[in-house]
Amino acid sequence: MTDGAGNSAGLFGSGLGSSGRPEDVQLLDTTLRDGEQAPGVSLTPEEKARIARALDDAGVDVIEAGSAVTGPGERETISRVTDLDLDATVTSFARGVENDIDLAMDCGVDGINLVVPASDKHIEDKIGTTHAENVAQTVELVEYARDHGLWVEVIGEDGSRADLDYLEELLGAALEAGADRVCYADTVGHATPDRTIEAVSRLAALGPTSTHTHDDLGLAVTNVMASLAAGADLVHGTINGVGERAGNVALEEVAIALDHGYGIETMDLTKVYDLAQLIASKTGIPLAPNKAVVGENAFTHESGIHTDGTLKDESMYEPYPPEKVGRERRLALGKHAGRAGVEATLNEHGIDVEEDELREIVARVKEIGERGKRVTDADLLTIAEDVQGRERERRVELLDLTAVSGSDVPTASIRLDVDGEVREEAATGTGPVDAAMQAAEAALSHTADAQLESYHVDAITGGHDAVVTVEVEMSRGDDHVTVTASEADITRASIEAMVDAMDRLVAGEDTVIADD
Ligand SMILES: CC(=O)SCCNC(=O)CCNC(=O)[C@H](O)C(C)(C)COP(=O)(O)OP(=O)(O)OC[C@H]1O[C@@H](n2cnc3c(N)ncnc32)[C@H](O)[C@@H]1OP(=O)(O)O
Repeated sequence: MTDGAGNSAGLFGSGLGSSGRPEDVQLLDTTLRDGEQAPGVSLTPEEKARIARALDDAGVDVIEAGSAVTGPGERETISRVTDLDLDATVTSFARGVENDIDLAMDCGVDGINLVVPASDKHIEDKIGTTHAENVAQTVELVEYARDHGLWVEVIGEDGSRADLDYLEELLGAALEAGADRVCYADTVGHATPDRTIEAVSRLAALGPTSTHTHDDLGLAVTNVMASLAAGADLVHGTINGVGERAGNVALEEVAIALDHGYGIETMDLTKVYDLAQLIASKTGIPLAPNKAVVGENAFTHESGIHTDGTLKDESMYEPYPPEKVGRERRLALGKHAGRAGVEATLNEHGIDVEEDELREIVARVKEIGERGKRVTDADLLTIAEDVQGRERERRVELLDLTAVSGSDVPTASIRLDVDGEVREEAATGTGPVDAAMQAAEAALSHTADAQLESYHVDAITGGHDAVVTVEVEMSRGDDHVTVTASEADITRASIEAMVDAMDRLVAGEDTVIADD
């Protein structure tokens, strides 16, 4: 059976959604626990609460809010999440220690992810116990947690390297003791899909089974799919795949793979891009541009053949439409550009060109691209003006800029020429760039209603005297424009780019930019 686009509905010869395999897959998000274990990441209570609410809005089934045993700060944070009264089940990580369960309960959680050692290494060398004692202790703790009304998932830590007979004995005992479910954990991201199928199918025969995978071999998503094919029905993961070492499986990748490949709905996919950006900004771990689903380039087409094909049929070079995951398609220009893409971009800016002009513009775009530079809208428009012999009539020009930062509040003042009228404004901000941006926005008047969509800084040369390039993307209504400016002074480069973008956005309009 195929999905109409050639994907087989069977997975690893078995088949998700076929008899005996789960059609209803649940997601457990551990961004706030395993994700926060990524080196250097520490989320404030406010941040965790905001993330938890966003995860809940997106329809995640279980939120592991942290490890209560970590300390009082973490407990306050978990309590903030439990106070939100979310639809999702909220849990805390707990070691195989009664006190960890007590501390989790103090935070008001609905349940615990009870982690007990499963491999010889973890039982003997880490905990220093025996296999039999470990089973007995696990049973005791499950009974204790269940007696206190908790939802209990027992995770066999390092399960992928455990003896599978023992893993079955340990987690089977946990289920018999009343655990709601057990979890196969590929704690160090070591397993192959074959190993995963072997282990998970044995556990799934015992009772409800979750899967927890890491990406050390780049197999995290594959191993989730293998787990589901083997009978698991709940997936642990984190947004953007943040987590220990190479990270956990990225939940948004699992969600789209299940939806696209197997028609299995898990979370509200239209929310994943906002979630991804929230997590990137709060963890300080940026998204790789080529990251699946949420990377900047995931729906951007630069090469001529792809751009041309996309303009003829939007699905030509995309597996699924960007809107499905809350995104928009973008066409970019560079070394690989072709006529179709360049003409479409010019048309977007209201510019029509003759065939010979287009040929010349494409050649110049490629020239800039070959120098390894991104070709912005402003570059393209400047080339087009030159090729068509048009004079650019500027409506907005930077006359003067002063920015002061030091021990006091950063302040900036700006003088602009707007439609022949000199406007002066001053503002304060979190830093000199912010202050200058605020002053420029005020001078351009808020009625101009332009939005700063993105702002990137690159140091072209190394060292403290580096020239920086600032790239901004601004929008006004449906119009978008990208502009770069390079200067030794980052504040000046930022303002030049912003003012230039604004000028491009209002070019050709009759309306006056009102002074409010
Ligand atoms: C698979 C995972 O992601 S594991 C989750 C990792 N998360 C964390 O570590 C949460 C943050 N950790 C912490 O705040 C601290 O490590 C604490 C509070 C848990 C413990 O701190 P300390 O008492 O100082 O112990 P320390 O961190 O040095 O060592 C960990 C202890 O936990 C024990 N432990 C580890 N895993 C387990 C387990 N599954 N069940 C029971 N005990 C465990 C270790 O044996 C060790 O105990 P020991 O000191 O008696 O040998």
